[in-house]
Amino acid sequence: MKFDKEKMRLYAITDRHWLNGRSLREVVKESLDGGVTFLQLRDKNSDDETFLQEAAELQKLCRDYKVPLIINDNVEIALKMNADGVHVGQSDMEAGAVREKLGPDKILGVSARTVEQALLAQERGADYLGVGAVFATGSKADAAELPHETLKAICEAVSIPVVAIGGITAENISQLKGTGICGVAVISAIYAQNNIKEAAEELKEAVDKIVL
Ligand SMILES: Cc1ncc(COP(=O)(O)OP(=O)(O)O)c(N)n1
Ligand SMILES: Cc1nc(C(=O)O)sc1CCOP(=O)(O)O
Ligand SMILES: [Mg+2]
Repeated sequence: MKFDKEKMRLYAITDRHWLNGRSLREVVKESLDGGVTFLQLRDKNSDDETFLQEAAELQKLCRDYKVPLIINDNVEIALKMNADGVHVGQSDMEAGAVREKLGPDKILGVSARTVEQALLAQERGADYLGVGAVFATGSKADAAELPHETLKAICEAVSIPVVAIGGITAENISQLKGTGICGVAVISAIYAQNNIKEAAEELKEAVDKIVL
């Protein structure tokens, strides 16, 4: 699927921790029904076979909704299943090497916490940046909080879209107004909620108010 900045508004990231007996497909479908516009499969614990199975199921679903499916960390799996793209952090495979493997048409997302990292990622072929953690988060043990001034400085320095990530909720999202972000990436504000569809709808409404 071709990369479209408009699709970055509500970026949901999966987390099996919140399934409570439901299937990943079921919860992702609810979130897509609620207006999720971009999806990342993030599963640090499953073996490659399970991961591939999950990915194939989500790929079918995402295609029905015309939502890009991004694979966290694992470039080989993304290539094997012909995913729409990959997201890598600063401790994963280097962005330029990922771009070489992916070719020019797949979506490459890179995490950045400084202007320097952001500019380098852009130069090495990133299509978008994930910048955080903009609030305290319980979803990633090693995520450190980042001042909103740094988020704004990164948005001003690069020409590619930036999504904020980390501890974002429908209540605190308004604090990110004016930073220049194109959207928000969330786990718990959608998948830890009792009513996933309603949670996604509420977030989508909140993000539409702050993203131009
Ligand atoms: C959209 C988005 N932004 C940032 C991250 C974090 O990536 P990374 O730093 O590689 O950490 P892990 O997700 O791999 O734990 C992300 N996944 N998505
Ligand atoms: C996957 C991830 N990356 C982060 C970063 O700061 O790079 S924070 C994070 C977890 C986001 O989950 P929640 O929306 O539940 O806070
Ligand atoms: Mg990573």
